[in-house]
Amino acid sequence: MKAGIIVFPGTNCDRDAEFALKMAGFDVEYIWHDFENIKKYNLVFIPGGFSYGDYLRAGALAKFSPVMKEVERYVEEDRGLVLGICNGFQILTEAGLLKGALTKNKTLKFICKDVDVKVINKETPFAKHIKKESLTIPIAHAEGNYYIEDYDYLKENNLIAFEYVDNPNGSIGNIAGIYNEKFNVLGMMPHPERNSLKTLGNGDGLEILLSIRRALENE
Ligand SMILES: NC(=O)CC[C@H](N)C(=O)O
Repeated sequence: MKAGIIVFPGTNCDRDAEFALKMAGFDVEYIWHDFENIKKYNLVFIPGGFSYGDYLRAGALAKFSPVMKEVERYVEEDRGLVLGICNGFQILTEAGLLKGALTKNKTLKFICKDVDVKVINKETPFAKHIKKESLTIPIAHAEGNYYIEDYDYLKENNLIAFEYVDNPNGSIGNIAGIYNEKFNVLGMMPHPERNSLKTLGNGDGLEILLSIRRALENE
C-alpha cells in the first residue's frame, strides 16, 4: 500500500506524516509540489505547515502549485484517497476540492493543544475501521475556524467527518473535518500523525491511518 506525501515550500509536518504512515503499514514517498504525476499512490497525503509562509491566506498560494492540478484529476478519476491535515485541509478548500473555508481562529491566536473529536460519519474508508466514538488529537493552527454558508448541505449529505467536543476556534457546527461528496477526500484540522504512538499521547491518531489502510486493502 503506497502513500505519497506532497511537500510544498513551507510544509513542516511531512516527516511526522512519514513516520505515522509507516506505523500504519504504508510504503511512503515524498512528492515535491511541482511534480505532475501521482498515478501510483493509493493515498495522497497533504501535510500541515505553512506552505508559502501562509501569505495572503493559508493555502491560497499552494493551490497554484502544478501538483494540485494532478490532485484534482486523481480525485476526479477515483485513483485513490486524499487526506489533508491542517495546512493540507486549508489547501484543499482553497483549491475547491473541499467546500467551505478556514478563517482565523475566533481568539485571533495560534492554538496548540490536544482536543477531543467525535467521529461523525463512520461509513467512509477513512473512518469505517475506527473503533472508538471519539479520538484525542492535537491541533496547532491560527486559521482553523471552519466556515460554510450552507452548513445544512454538509449535514444532510453526511459530509461532516469529525466534530470538536469543546470547540477551540469558533468553527461552525464544531466542525473539525469534512469530506467531499465522493468520500475520497478528507480534510481535518487536528493532526493524527502527531498522536500515532502511545508514547506521544494515546495513539488515537493512528486509528484513522489504520482505517484508511484497511479500507484500501479490502477494496
Ligand atoms: N499545523 C499547521 O498545519 C500550521 C497551521 C496553519 N498554516 C495555520 O496557522 O493556520
